[in-house]
Amino acid sequence: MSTFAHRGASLNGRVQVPGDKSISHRSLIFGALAQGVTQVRGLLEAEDVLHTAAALRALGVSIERDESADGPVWTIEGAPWQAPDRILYAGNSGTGVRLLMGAVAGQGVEAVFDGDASLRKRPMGRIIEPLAQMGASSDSDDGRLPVKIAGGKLTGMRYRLPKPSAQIKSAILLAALGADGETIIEEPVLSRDHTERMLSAFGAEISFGPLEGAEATRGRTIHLKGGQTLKACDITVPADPSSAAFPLVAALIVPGSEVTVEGVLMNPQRTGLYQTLIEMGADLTFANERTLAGETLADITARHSALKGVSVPAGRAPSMIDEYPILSIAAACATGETRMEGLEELRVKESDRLSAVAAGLAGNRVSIVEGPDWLTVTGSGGEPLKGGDMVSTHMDHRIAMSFLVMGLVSADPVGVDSTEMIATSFPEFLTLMKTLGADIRAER
Ligand SMILES: O=C(O)C1=C[C@@H](OP(=O)(O)O)[C@@H](O)[C@H](O)C1
Ligand SMILES: C=C(OP(=O)(O)O)C(=O)O
Repeated sequence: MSTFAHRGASLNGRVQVPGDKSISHRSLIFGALAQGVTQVRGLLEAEDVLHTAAALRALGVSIERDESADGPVWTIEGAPWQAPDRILYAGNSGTGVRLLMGAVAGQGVEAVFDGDASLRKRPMGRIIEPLAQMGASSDSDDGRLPVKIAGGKLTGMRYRLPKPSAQIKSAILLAALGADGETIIEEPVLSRDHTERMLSAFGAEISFGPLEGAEATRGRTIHLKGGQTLKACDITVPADPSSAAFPLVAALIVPGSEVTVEGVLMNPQRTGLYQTLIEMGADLTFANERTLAGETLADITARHSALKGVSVPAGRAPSMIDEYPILSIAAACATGETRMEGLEELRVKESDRLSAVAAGLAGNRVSIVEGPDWLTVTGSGGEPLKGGDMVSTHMDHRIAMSFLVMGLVSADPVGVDSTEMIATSFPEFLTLMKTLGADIRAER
């Protein structure tokens, strides 16, 4: 069964999208490492995060879910981690497996990690190598899953991040918590900082310093002493800006639409898409700004807009790394050319997203040029797109959601070969889009 999105009425409404995926993984892992009981509200109950919860249970941590008047509450009782009696299976989740590898190394236990066919293709050397420098041993076939990590007596280190990856940074910080001495991470280009914020919230002492020379303006150093005890801390997870992007971009490109998504996380390392859309001329408003657990939230309203092509600098990539597929759909509707640079990391996500996006756009008769780490898209100038193709999602949730949004403005319906993987990050996506008025149907 394939799923098709058809051009139809405008999209209208005020909705909530699920909790932020990055913060959800981390709140479970931090709760599991902390002394005391952590309660989490607004957790993203999607497959990726549920795999992290199951892995933590296998490591000996008690995690319960209860219903309350204001939604589910997850209760985590921190405990010393024990070697699991089974393989820790992370499903499709790079964040889950990489952060857990770092934490397992720091807790001095031994565990084997595995994942689905997509995760087995993704590089794990970027985690195994720094952990080895700290003293953890590992076993893998060419840096791919399955990977065995054996923690032990780890030693703090000074480490320069080879790429702006929050997953690498977080794995090292989680390992560093269990190491002797201080770990200093040099971060030449900033990436999402949820781990750093959560370390402070859970009572760890973490400090930051400047880098030298030209890097002083863009980067920083992170300092964390080993052997610190985390103290339980309740968390309310804000709405995920990476999920909010789909209904909001849909509203920008479908004529007559106005959609509000409530309580979206506005962490500056996550808002690159919104900055880019504003540069493209999007009518986006940010209302009711407030602070929750150290993060800024806002209700974002998108109204149908005449978009224009822009150049998106490589330096912005870390703050919108998961949003390029949906930005490419906005670009296909804009006037003129949009050029996106610094996209090499897209090749090692759930699929090779650069080639999946390029193929999906070309198949739907949008003019594109794909480079090794860049993409240009020539937009339709606000005219309906041609559509008509069945897009190969490569079982990648963000590719599936992006091309379904594309179908809403295409003369011929756009199909996707599978919607199953959407459950890894945004299980409510299809229902939510239909509530807003989208015509999306499963068809034979
Ligand atoms: O730390 C995180 O929660 C994430 C970091 C990013 O990956 P990289 O660290 O590989 O850039 C992002 O793509 C992923 O969806 C979530
Ligand atoms: C890249 C993503 O996730 P992960 O790396 O956790 O698999 C994503 O959600 O787009």
